[in-house]
Amino acid sequence: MSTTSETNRKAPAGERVADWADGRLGIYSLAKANMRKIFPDHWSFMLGEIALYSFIIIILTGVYLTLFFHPSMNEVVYEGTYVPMQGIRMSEAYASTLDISFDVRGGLLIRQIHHWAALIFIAAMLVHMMRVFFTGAFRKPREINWLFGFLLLVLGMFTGFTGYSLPDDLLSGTGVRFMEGAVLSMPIVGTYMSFFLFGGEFPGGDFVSRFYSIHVLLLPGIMMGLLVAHLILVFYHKHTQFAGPGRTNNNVVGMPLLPVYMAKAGGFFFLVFGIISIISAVASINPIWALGPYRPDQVSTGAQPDWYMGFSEGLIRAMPGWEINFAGHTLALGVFIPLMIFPMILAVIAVYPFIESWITGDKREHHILDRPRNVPNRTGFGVAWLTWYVILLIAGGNDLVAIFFHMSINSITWFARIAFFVGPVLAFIITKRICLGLQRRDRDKILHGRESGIIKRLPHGEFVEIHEPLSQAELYKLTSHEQYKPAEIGPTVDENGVRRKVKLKDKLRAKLSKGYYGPDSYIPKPSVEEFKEITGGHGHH
Ligand code: HEM
Ligand code: HEM
Repeated sequence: MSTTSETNRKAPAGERVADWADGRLGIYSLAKANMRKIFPDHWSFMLGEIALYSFIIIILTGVYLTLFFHPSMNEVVYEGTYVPMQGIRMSEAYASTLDISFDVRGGLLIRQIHHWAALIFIAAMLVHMMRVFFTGAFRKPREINWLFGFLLLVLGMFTGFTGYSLPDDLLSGTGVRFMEGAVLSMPIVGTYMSFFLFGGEFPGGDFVSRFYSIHVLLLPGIMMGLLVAHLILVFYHKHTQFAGPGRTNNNVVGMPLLPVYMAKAGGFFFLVFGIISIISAVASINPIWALGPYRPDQVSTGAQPDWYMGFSEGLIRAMPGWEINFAGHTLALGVFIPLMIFPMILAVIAVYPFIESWITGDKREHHILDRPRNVPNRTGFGVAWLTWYVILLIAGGNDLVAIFFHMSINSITWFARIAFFVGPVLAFIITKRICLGLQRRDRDKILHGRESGIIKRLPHGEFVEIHEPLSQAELYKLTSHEQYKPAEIGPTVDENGVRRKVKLKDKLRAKLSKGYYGPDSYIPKPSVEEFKEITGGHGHH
């Protein structure tokens, strides 16, 4: 009978596997809710993906390296295939990194991929962070995710530092010595901290094994947890989108996760992997055999940290070597002050979302992104921060700049000292002006259309340029943003004419808010009347 044959019919294999898994994991409802999740499209949303894929590549290659790397400072005599080092005493860590480079199959390539991926990972994070910053994607409800991201950036920098300290060659040893100097500069606790960290007098016999567990377990473990939380929150909040027709603060317009986004993301992973592999195959990075093993009585004058740590080096190089000697103790301000400024420069950007929402008093949710030009103060602030960062990078590489451009290293150091204070201010002012200029151009475009480049001669001899009207979609894009009003203190006298006491905090906030959203910070959007008057309601001249 038909009913019996229908009950006996076996479901397709895929369905049975899905059924089996659903019965145990309850994934059906999870998948149903998320497989068709919509992601908006924009090239800048790929930056977070580059960070994600390079992190995966780092983990894959890192696991391979752990198979051959010996995190030990026991002394051995090198007997590997790299002839110039044969017979030299060195730590097991260094010897095993030489082995990875010369004797392990594919070892050098994997080392280089690990290192290049680390450089690209942190660069991608920084650019991704700037994308989020300049578009205001950190606003409510994404402030916590901004903080998660920020922690990822800082932990990534330290994971990189502990990583390139592992091979125990002269370069990495010089970097660790630099760090020890910074720790020692801390008043009162510095010496104890250094002894604690290195298990005795520097360099001791422990730091490679300690850095190793921090590098392969502790920091990546925390980062993994943060990353999962970061991505869950991206899912939960839904991705932001740029303004456009049909896009509102209450919807998301884009492609579904499955199959479109997954296919794109999968392909993009291999693209990132491929490009990093090509770079690693052709561009040498950290050739640890060039300088030999680390010896505390030697320093490499050519020592440069990886780029993301360069700004800490810059702080120290730019700072005058001040010292205070008191009762037999030395306070090395030349190192201690930069050590204090280092976290501050990072923290300034970390807490920005909270400062902005306090100044503007804006507690609403935002899912539509800002165009950076429409928020000139924020954009100016971001460029000022970046300028700071770049000036310190230049200061950190002052020797390289001096050699390359045949300049005096003292002039570069003085340039960095002055630019440290002046550069960000100039950057802020210039960026703000550019943003206002772009806003003015947008206003012109709305009212007069786009310049077509076609010059027409009128019957009476006059030449005019034809302006093409913008499409409705473009008009919407250029006008949909809100021009905020500054947060006001409100009336200072109540209905009975009695003066109200205004807190200093509120006064400060009103002042800052006026600076932020006041008349100097935007070019008014054309009103509907203006638009109709100029275009005759048809959108053209
Ligand atoms: C391990 C490092 C990181 C990874 C793998 C990562 C990954 C991602 C991905 C894949 C997205 C969605 C796509 C996109 O908008 O690009 C995203 C969004 C986001 N990320 Fe990250 N991120 C990292 C670090 C950071 C950092 C350093 C920050 C900022 C300090 C940050 C803040 C955010 C925010 C606020 C969003 C939501 C953006 C929106 O909806 O427009 N992330 N992240
Ligand atoms: C954000 C994560 C990470 C970053 C930024 C990072 C970065 C680095 C860097 C720059 C080096 C120096 C490479 C060289 O030129 O020799 C290194 C070494 C190393 N890393 Fe990582 N790494 C990360 C995660 C991991 C993980 C998860 C593992 C293991 C599971 C790992 C295992 C190793 C090992 C064994 C070495 C020493 C071998 C060598 O120097 O070639 N790393 N890491």
